[in-house]
Amino acid sequence: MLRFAANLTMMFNEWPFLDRFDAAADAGFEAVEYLFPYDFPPDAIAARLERNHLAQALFNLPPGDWAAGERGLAALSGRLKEVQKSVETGLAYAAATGVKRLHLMSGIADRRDAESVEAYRKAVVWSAEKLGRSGVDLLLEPINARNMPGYFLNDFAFAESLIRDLGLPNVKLQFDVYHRQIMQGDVTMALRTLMPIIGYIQIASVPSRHEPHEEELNYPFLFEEIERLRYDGFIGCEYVPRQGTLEGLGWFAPYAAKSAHPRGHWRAAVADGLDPSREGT
Ligand SMILES: O=C(O)[C@@H](O)C(=O)CO
Ligand SMILES: [Mg+2]
Repeated sequence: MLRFAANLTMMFNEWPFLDRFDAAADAGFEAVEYLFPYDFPPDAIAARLERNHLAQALFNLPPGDWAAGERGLAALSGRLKEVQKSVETGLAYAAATGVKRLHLMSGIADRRDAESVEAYRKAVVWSAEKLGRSGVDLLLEPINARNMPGYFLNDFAFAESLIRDLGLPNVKLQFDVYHRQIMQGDVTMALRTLMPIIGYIQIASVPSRHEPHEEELNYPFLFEEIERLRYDGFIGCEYVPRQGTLEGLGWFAPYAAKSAHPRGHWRAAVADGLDPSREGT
């Protein structure tokens, strides 16, 4: 069965960040992802997850100085100590949220530069080893150059050969269907070939990065394929709603877990004029 995680960086922006957890659960999501949790204390995030019975599917390790244009540090030679510090920070949030996979961003660097390739490899190996001791997977995500010009990890073939070559059991591919379609296409065949090393899948329409039922990709077909390939993780909904988050959730209705959700049940009971405390909720 397919299970979806709402991306709280892009979706539910009608609410302040912490309230997005409540809104996502009320809409029937069982899990959430976002880029970064670091502006909020780990406990505050853990409390929102817990009260909404949400799983934390994924977030990124700290990426360096985002406001100054940094997009990760892993491939930047001379920055390994900062990568190591970022992994420590990520682990503190992982302990609080229970997340089992963290994305290490490579940074803006030239993949033709041997020093950058070496720095990246070292950062991946060190981070994987460290996260592995806590049972956490390290994810590597190829990102297209239109969204992130100059990004080091902008090729699925490079990511695949590195992951296979390292052979570390907790280093996995973050397969963002949106990036794959823009960069290299052939999404179905790529899913089939890469499924053994895929640790996480994300979706959006192409080219506008809106709800998945729009534009050039046939997501009902891809969802069937993902199920057929026995992917059992969450699928991250990393899209910018075209008009409003709730208005755009028609595509998600068949997958929403609203009726099984305790807070959703509580709210439904209140709306029906029942006493929710007598409902055992
Ligand atoms: O696809 C993306 O943009 C994200 O998954 C990410 O982690 C970097 O922005
Ligand atoms: Mg992504």
